[in-house]
Amino acid sequence: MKTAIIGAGNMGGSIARGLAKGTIIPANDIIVSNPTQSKLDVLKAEFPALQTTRDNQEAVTGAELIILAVKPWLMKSVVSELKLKSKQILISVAAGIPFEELAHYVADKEMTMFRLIPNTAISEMESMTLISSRNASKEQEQLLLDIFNQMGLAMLIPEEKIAAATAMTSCGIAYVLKYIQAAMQAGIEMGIYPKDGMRMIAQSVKGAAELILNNDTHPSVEIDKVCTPGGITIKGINELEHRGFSSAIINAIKASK
Ligand SMILES: NC(=O)C1=CN([C@@H]2O[C@H](COP(=O)(O)OP(=O)(O)OC[C@H]3O[C@@H](n4cnc5c(N)ncnc54)[C@H](OP(=O)(O)O)[C@@H]3O)[C@@H](O)[C@H]2O)C=CC1
Ligand SMILES: O=C(O)[C@@H]1CCC=N1
Repeated sequence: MKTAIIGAGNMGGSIARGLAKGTIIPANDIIVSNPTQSKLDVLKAEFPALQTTRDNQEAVTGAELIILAVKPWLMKSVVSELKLKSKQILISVAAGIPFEELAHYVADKEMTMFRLIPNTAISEMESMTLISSRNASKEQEQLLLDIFNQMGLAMLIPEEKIAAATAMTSCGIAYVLKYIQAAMQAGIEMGIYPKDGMRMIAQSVKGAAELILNNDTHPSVEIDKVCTPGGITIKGINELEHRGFSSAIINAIKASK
């Protein structure tokens, strides 16, 4: 299945790498387009079978899937310049650009489109990827789920929920990293070297995520298991609540929507 990726930045580059590592689309069926040649050279050095170009039209000609991974404010000019065929499938990674707006940029307003919101962990094949569809068949939706489940966990959701879910996942990964950074600062004050602290905390965060993802459980249940009555964890948990931790997270996610 010929696939074009327009934009080889954080998202486009990582999606290209993930696709090339996956089993659904052979690497030599993938073509990546980007203005800066050096980004293409890096990709080509890692995956020699990938095709690269600086010409967006060359990339999309003959492609079945077209993944648009440029900044939101470039989407209009980039898409409008492409000569697209009705049967091609357009996949936009741009946060905040609804289908209604994308449809204005293409000749066939009824063409199949997807909105795709990964997070930066896609480079580690550990993305939470949100997918919304418009004029897509069940088979096309399943294809997208199969492709992006190989790069972490993919979920199909209605477009009206995508902004909220983006705040929780694509923005949310930065909040989790903020927790890691803050916990490292506490460790440094208590004499733990940053490089050691970073690994300790990252593994703790990974462990917390695995508990939730691998078991039919709930954060409250897992927190209860850690908090010994009269013990030390509950002192920290209560301090977090006195300082408005839950409230800060709720407000941050709502602010990012
Ligand atoms: N970063 C994130 O966590 C997430 C980002 N997104 C969305 O992904 C999209 C891309 O973001 P991100 O990857 O972070 O941004 P980057 O700036 O890292 O990548 C954008 C890429 O687009 C390239 N580009 C610029 N102009 C053109 C053009 N005319 N034709 C082809 N390529 C072009 C840039 O190339 P050059 O540098 O050579 O100019 C750059 O490599 C955005 O729309 C964003 O909303 C969605 C979810 C999460
Ligand atoms: O901050 C942003 O706008 C992008 C979209 C989601 C994550 N990063």
